Amino acid sequence: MRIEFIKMHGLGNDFVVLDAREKPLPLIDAAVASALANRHTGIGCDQLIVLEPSSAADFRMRIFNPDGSEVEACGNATRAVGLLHGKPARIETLGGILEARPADAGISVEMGQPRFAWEAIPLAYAMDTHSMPLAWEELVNPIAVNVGNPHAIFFVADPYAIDMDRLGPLIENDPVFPERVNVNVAAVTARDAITLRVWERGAGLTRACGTGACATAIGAMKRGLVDRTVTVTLPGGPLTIAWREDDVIVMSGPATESFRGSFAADAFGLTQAAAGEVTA
Ligand SMILES: N[C@@H](CCC[C@H](N)C(=O)O)C(=O)O
Repeated sequence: MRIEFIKMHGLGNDFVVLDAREKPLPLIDAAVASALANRHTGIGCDQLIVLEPSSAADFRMRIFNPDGSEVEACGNATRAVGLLHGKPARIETLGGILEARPADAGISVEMGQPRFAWEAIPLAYAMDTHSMPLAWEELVNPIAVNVGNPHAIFFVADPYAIDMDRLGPLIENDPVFPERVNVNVAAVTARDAITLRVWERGAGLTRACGTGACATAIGAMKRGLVDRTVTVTLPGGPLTIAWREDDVIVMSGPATESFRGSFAADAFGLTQAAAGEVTA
């Protein structure tokens, strides 16, 4: 049995998309997700995205990091599946229901409302999330924001001077973040401009992170560093983030379909045991 996939990206943050909205797929678990995401022995991607039917929205989007962890939100992938859907869509995720629609800048997504309470990030114990009293070498006093998934944002002079390969995993896996954390290092360059790099939970350094751009923009707005609409420039390119008066974050930016292909299901331990029964 062969399974079709669509390779997509948002500013170079790349995805393998499996579309099971019309036809069920064999069970996708952590091991399968990790194998498919492997850039040497699999197809290769920053996140595996599985689309399924939903009783609460137009469809459900499941998000897997290359380490196999299934997570709540993926901003760039939400734009990608919005492009795939081709019309306005309500998308169910573990982080809530999001709305994606075609826009002048590509795809615009309502990413929900940010959360700031220590329990909502989450943190392991009570703490001021506006300026956490913690430091990891030169990275100090982050602001913590949950935008469906957890982010720690450090404002620095030059994000490209930070050794993210060393400090990223140290912070990602610190016990103060019981569900781990996405690590953002950002410089505010104007009232409407931020430069950002992201070490992603379960994925490492990526060329772009949509939820990172949202969390960083909100963090900068909360600290009074930028206005309520800002361009966040990542290594892969820019995203526009607005924080609406109703507290909803709106992210706008490009999404791209790279190519389509298929793979042999049993090459990744996926077999269709019998009609309707699946094993992985
Ligand atoms: N690249 C995504 C974020 C994917 C999930 C993240 N690594 C997490 O574990 O929370 C984005 O564009 O937001």
